[in-house]
Amino acid sequence: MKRRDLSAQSRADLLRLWALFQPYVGWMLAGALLALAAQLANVGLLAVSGHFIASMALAGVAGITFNYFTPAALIRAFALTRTGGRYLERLITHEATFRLLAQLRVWFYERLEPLAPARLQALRATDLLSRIQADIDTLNQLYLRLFVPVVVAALASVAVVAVMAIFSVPVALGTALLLAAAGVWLPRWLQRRGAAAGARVVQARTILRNTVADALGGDAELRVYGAQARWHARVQQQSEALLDDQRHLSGLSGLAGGAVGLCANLALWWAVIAVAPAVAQGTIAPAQLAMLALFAMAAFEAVMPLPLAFQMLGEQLAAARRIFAIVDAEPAVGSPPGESPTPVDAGVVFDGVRFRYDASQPWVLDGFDLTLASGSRTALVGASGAGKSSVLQLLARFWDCQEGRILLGGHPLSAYAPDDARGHIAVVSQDAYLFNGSVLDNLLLARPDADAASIEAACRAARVHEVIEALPDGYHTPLGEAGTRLSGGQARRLAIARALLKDAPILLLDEPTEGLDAATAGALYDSLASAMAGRTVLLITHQLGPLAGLVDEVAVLDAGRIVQRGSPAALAATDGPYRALQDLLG
Ligand SMILES: Nc1ncnc2c1ncn2[C@@H]1O[C@H](COP(=O)(O)OP(=O)(O)OP(=O)(O)O)[C@@H](O)[C@H]1O
Repeated sequence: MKRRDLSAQSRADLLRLWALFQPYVGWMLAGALLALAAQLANVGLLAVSGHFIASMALAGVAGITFNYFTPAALIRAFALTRTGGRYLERLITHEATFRLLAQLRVWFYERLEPLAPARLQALRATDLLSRIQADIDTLNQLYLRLFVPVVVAALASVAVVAVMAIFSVPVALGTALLLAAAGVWLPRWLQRRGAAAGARVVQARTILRNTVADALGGDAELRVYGAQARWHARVQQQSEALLDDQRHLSGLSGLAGGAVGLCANLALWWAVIAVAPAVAQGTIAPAQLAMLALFAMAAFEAVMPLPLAFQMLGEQLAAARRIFAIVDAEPAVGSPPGESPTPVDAGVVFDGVRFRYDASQPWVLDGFDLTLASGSRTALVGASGAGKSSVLQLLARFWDCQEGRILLGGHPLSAYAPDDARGHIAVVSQDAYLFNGSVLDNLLLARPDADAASIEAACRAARVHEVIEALPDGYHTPLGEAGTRLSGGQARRLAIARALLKDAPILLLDEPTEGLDAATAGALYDSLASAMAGRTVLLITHQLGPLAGLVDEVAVLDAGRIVQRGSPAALAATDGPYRALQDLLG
């Protein structure tokens, strides 16, 4: 029962893959047909050569003349077809492979993108990378290693057996049986034996890649804590587990190669044994014996790749399932069918919002109400884990709330397509990512068509223009991986400039000064003040000191709801949650 379910699943996965390959069916068939032509030419070449050599020898022994023009011409024709066919086949199949690969990668990335970040948080970057690269590569092999060999083997076997039957039905029947054993039974046996190990190999490769990535990324920590030897042992253990399965698979493929060779030799001997009496009786010419024997043996070259192809099917199906598991995930936020509404202003309303990341977890926001009037500046404060960043996650439509409603510009947030909602929002966070490009590349991310004047204006407002000018290549200076060329404060100011360049009416600031020393944070507040002007601002911070001059209102969040609101001065003067928080945060 279990096995039947498994193969039904495999068939469904294969059909799904086939549907993906549809646009390239023409290329794929052309490649397979050229491979078939080369294969048949090879069989023909061996058979005619056998016939030719035997005839020549016999003619020499008997001292009779022999017309060697026809077989010699045939041999030349087969040899040319085989060489030309193989060349063209490689050309076409590789072209088809590259096209498929490009299409599969784009197809996967298009489906991946709407899942970020909510549905991808459980997956590590290395795991995703290995799905994009190694799993897609493995899938792509399906065409070269499975589709082409199966088509070639099936058609070549039928053709060879049919031609053979013209000369000797018993030889044709025996060869057909042995071809079926080598091309059908053996691959199926191998597929069953290799399926589990194949799936484990895909899994083990990812685990090993993650461990090595951790070892490289956390090298300093491993050294400081003297954990290198333990980590090394873990890499070794995972590597050995992978090798065990790979060894098992190579053992199977070696066995299969030997078994196909054995079938080919049995076919040759069967041809000799079956035809020898007819040769003795004079009903079949002796040269035809050599031709049939070599013909039978050569036919097995077509089925030679099949056992390995089916053995690899386990690996390929495991890769397909890993890809489909991501592709089939529902995005955390739905896209409404029609056009997104036009906001009437830059106001935001949270009304009775309840939200949690997972149904098994407690509510993160529980009856959360907050109104941000258009153009107002509000700080959201609260203890660590109170749910402040989750408010921003909802507003940026990375997640949807389960109960209550959120309005953006007078319309429900859920009526906006996620990208359209984000179009009205700029975000500066403590971990704003800087890409491994130039300063300019990082700025243009916010507005690709921005002109030099507006770029400079945004950088001046964020107090980062002078810093950039002092870099060796100014705005064209490469920033290095994750912006390593800049200090924490400079990187944060560049992120503010990027947000300013976007020129969105709503600005979300998630702990923009976190991790900076007091002097740098103070300078950054100057940049922030200009970024805030004329916008609806929601600032999340643990630093309550500078709030007085920066925002109109402070909202205190505790256990998922607002417990106090008021101007910074009024709250500081009242005995309540804000004062308690001041004491807590120092
Ligand atoms: N992506 C996530 N998946 C599951 N749970 C999450 C996720 N992000 C946050 N949480 C949980 O939601 C709760 C609120 O987290 P949130 O980051 O919103 O708090 P915060 O007030 O911003 O905290 P901090 O001040 O420490 O940044 C925490 O219990 C946290 O563990």
